[in-house]
Amino acid sequence: MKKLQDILYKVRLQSVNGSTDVNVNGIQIDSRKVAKGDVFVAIRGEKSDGHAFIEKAVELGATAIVCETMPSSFADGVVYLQVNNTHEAVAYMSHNFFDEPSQKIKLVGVTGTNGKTTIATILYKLFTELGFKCGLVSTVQNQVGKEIIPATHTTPDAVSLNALLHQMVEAGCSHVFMECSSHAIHQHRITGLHFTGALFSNITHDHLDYHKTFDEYIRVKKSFFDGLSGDAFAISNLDDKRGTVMLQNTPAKKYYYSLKNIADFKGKILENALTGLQMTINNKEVHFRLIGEFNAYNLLAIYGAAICLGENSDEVLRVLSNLSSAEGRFDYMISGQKIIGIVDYAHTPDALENVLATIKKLRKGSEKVITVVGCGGDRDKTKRPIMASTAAELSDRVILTSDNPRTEDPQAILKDMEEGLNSAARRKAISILDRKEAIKTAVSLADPEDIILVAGKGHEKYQEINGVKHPFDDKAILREMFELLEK
Ligand SMILES: CC(=O)N[C@H]1[C@@H](OP(=O)(O)OP(=O)(O)OC[C@H]2O[C@@H](n3ccc(=O)[nH]c3=O)[C@H](O)[C@@H]2O)O[C@H](CO)[C@@H](O)[C@@H]1O[C@H](C)C(=O)N[C@@H](C)C(=O)N[C@H](CCC(=O)O)C(=O)O
Ligand SMILES: Nc1ncnc2c1ncn2[C@@H]1O[C@H](COP(=O)(O)OP(=O)(O)OP(=O)(O)O)[C@@H](O)[C@H]1O
Ligand SMILES: N[C@H](CCC[C@H](N)C(=O)O)C(=O)O
Ligand SMILES: [Mg+2]
Repeated sequence: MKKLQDILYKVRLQSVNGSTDVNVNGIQIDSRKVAKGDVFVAIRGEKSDGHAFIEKAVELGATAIVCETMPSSFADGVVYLQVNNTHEAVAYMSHNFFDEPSQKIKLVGVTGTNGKTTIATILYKLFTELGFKCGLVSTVQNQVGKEIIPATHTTPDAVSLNALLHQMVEAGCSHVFMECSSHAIHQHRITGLHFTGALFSNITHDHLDYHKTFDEYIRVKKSFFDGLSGDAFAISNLDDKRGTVMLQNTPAKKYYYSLKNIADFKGKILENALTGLQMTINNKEVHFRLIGEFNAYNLLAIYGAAICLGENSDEVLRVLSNLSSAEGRFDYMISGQKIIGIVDYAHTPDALENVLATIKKLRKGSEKVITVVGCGGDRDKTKRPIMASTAAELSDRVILTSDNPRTEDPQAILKDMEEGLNSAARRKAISILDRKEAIKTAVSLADPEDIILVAGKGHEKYQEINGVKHPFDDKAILREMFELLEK
């Protein structure tokens, strides 16, 4: 329990109705979760406006309301605080309520279109192996030391996030590695947190449904670096077109990694094979179990962060060379008939292109590449035709299928994808709506040594249709189809 007046540090109050000398049990942004003694913060969202639920929150026992527009009447015994931006206010209040957890840990944030989960997860594994108790906040799962806490978002809302960081502090974690999605930055989910360091992977086409323009998407990601403190480190990808712009205005100490230019953390690929990457990092030669050029970039970002966090470079490279990637990222298996199956979370045009380019480079001869791919519903529609054409261009056969249709008609999503196919691509492509059937068909089309890529869902264990998550696991289904071949 805390006093309301004690959790308002940094909150820009416009007006107050009532006394802030009251006890607060918890903070809620969803009226349906309000319990007696809570503060309810009204947020204007994409779908609804939290201000419409202020009365409901009061009925459920809220002792304080934080809003952008004061209601026309006030309930007795309830304090009303008006602020300019409730998204920002709830972030500061949550940080204060949970005793400023980010000040008590080394918090490293990772942003970029692709690679966040890979980088954050491997940093978590690396620092755990180096002997530290660590926290992880990621798309796949959150972790407090070895304890796994299911993730609902890539970056949780400010209240849940600060509660989670508090739990990490209580459990004795010294380092926390966290993905910072562009939605989270834009919605102030990470506002008020003190970052020891921040990493940028890359920025390519995604989420234009939400950010509207690519420039706005860049601006949002950059604002994360602009907001760092002077004692933090910021590490960026020099080979990405926006790599330097990202750090242009940051007060943090700047570092760059690169495969192509002179940089603080300079890598060179010596060999890129299915068995892993042989490369040099700052002139030290190491073999890694991760596959593909894009993972060479991820490894450089990870190495850079470890050095900035004060670890010994030989020790870091020794541990890093034994680590595997995050679940569902270039996850591969081989059937009894020697067909190679790869499950990968590529759900953007750039990720798909990188994964397929990597597969092409790994081929020894004329093996066919068969890609199964779909696009998510209620998300950026403009990436659909591009993903279909990329898949067709870089594969011998393509099976377009369903991903998470969410509230959209899956057939309409398929149609959007098909529009990206030119006549040559159409000859390589078939559409099979049922994802399990699509995977089965890919397996039936494959000969020994051929490579099947199942893209888009990676670690996901469900298919979301109309608000219901039906059990679905690309890896399990691919394995099942491989086993059927043996019978
Ligand atoms: C588009 C988006 O980001 N939406 C997020 C946003 O919800 P919203 O603004 O749409 O909320 P809303 O439904 O309009 O409601 C507004 C407010 O009214 C409240 N409310 C609503 C109903 C009610 O009865 N009572 C009530 O109080 C809601 O709790 C909310 O506070 O804020 C919510 C609380 O933080 C999030 O759960 C929600 O994530 C939705 C579920 C989502 O799908 N988000 C995805 C796009 C997302 O965030 N993805 C990124 C990763 C993207 C990447 O790959 O990079 C992530 O970080 O996970
Ligand atoms: N550095 C990289 N550059 C380009 N593509 C990458 C990179 N790292 C991974 N990928 C590709 O992107 C996919 C997603 O990777 P990852 O899950 O690490 O990204 P993410 O940024 O966490 O994604 P999300 O936005 O969904 O959280 C991988 O499965 C791989 O295909
Ligand atoms: N974090 C990503 C996940 C995309 C995964 C893909 N399977 C889909 O459903 O589109 C997003 O919210 O856009
Ligand atoms: Mg992620």
